[in-house]
Amino acid sequence: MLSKEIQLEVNKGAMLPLMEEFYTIQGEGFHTGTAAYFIRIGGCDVGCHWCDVKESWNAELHPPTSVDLIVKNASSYADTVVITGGEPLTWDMTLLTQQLKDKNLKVHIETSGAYPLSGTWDWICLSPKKNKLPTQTVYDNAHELKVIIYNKHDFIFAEEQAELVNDNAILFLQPEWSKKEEMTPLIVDYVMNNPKWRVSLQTHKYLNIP
Ligand SMILES: C[S@@+](CC[C@H](N)C(=O)[O-])C[C@H]1O[C@@H](n2cnc3c(N)ncnc32)[C@H](O)[C@@H]1O
Ligand SMILES: Nc1nc2[nH]cc(C(=O)O)c2c(=O)[nH]1
Ligand code: SF4
Ligand SMILES: [Mg+2]
Repeated sequence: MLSKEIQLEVNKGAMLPLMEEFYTIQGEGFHTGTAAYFIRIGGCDVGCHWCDVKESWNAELHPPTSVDLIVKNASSYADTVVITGGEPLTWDMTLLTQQLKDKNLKVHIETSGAYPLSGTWDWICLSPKKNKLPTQTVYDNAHELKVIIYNKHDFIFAEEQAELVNDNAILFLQPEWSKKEEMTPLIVDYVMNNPKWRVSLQTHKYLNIP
């Protein structure tokens, strides 16, 4: 249990359960191949059975860390910071994103959209999940839609989500990692037949980097 004081700071978004921070190459989606500092915030109740960071789910396992300290660490690396998790929109992102922007950093988010949008973002990657659908604010503001393909039904889900996201969002299909041998060829065919979609791969896993 957190002390009352710390719980209040977390509620305000002045402290966040920090799981890890690392400087790497964005592996997925529109900004694939570009250097970025990743900040992974713990806490997620969406429950994707194939999630590749299940250790992030329980926020209590990750120490509440002041936004001041998180920003101080981030500002000495690349000019782009990616906030991920866990599900970052579990928390109020207002203070974190404002302070990162005050340091002239570009601020990106990886989100399932399961909670309403908070914070100021240069790039929003929405990866919707069937078990907890995105909120309208995230559909309206997403810059890219990245749907994970675990089975054939996920192509239908992807088309449904493309109808709901704003018209400017760039559309990606990304194979679920454990099903990539089976699903990647289907994605390739699908994109050739439906060229409004693009292929996204988890390139950092092929490169053996974080
Ligand atoms: C771990 S999630 C954290 C951010 C947020 N909770 C979300 O789901 O967007 C980061 C990205 O990894 C994707 N992802 C997670 N597990 C994956 C897997 N096994 N294969 C492919 N992509 C995966 C998610 O869909 C999301 O786009
Ligand atoms: N290199 C790298 N790129 C990523 N893009 C999204 C990631 C995430 O876990 O949110 C991720 C990640 O974990 N590593
Ligand atoms: S929403 Fe993101 S962090 Fe949460 S379980 Fe799904 S992939 Fe993992
Ligand atoms: Mg990842």
